[in-house]
Amino acid sequence: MSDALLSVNNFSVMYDVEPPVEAVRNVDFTLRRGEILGLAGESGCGKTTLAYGIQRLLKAPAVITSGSVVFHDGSGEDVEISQLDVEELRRFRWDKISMVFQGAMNALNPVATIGSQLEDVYQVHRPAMSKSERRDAVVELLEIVKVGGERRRSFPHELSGGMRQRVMIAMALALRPQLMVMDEPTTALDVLVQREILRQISELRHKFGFSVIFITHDLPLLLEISDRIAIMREGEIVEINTAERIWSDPQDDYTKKLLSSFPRLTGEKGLVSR
Ligand SMILES: Nc1ncnc2c1ncn2[C@@H]1O[C@H](COP(=O)(O)OP(=O)(O)OP(=O)(O)O)[C@@H](O)[C@H]1O
Repeated sequence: MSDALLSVNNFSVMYDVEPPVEAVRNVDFTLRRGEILGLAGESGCGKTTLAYGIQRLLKAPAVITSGSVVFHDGSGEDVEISQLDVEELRRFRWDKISMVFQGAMNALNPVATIGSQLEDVYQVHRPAMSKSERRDAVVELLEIVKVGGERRRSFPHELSGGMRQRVMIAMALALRPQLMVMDEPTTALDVLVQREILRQISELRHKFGFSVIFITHDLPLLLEISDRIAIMREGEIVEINTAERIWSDPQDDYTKKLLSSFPRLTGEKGLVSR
């Protein structure tokens, strides 16, 4: 099996507005199997556009103007994502790639138990599963993310923000995707809860072998959790390297500037172990 999970080549996205915005410009990178790749850069540099673009989640006025995104499936098949039709893409997004959105924990349905919301994922995407199989799978998922299976009967408002975010991670894990894209998944949480969830994401990807693209403004956080970091500026990746090298030996002037804008980076690195 190849070491690469995703190959992104010469990928560009424009917002067709007046004047046009070249949000992502000629981006190249390879995501390895099982790695956490952090995407860092100032607000508006194109992180979200890139992450959505590779999954073809963008809507007009966004236009993909160049490039290819190839998913090297665990089965050995290479899939050019742009070649998938609407239905194939919908299945692909849940089965192979899942996404945890910014503020996702507020997207849970307030009048349905979290167990029933997780079961819905199986009902739609694994219609052959029986009711008891679905329930067992949900209990297992809730155990995996350390919410606890007994919480399946809880409603979202009965859980803390951190717990709700874990439920969203459970949902993203439900079909055992090979790639999880996380857009500011812990921003709304307090620092301790955030750390605990990050530690868990790191453990889970070792356990299940999925890769993660992790987007945040918070470079110190990325340095802790990522294997490699891509630094974006004005739509381009200006530097991509291991978290250690980005931290100890940044090459690009912009990376240096970004690092110096976080005073806490001058101290010890944090405690999340990769
Ligand atoms: N629907 C849109 N129409 C026009 N321009 C857009 C649209 N969405 C985003 N942009 C522009 O594209 C550029 C990249 O935006 P994007 O949201 O991808 O950046 P980002 O790095 O994810 O920012 P943030 O960290 O604030 O989410 C920005 O200049 C933004 O203003």
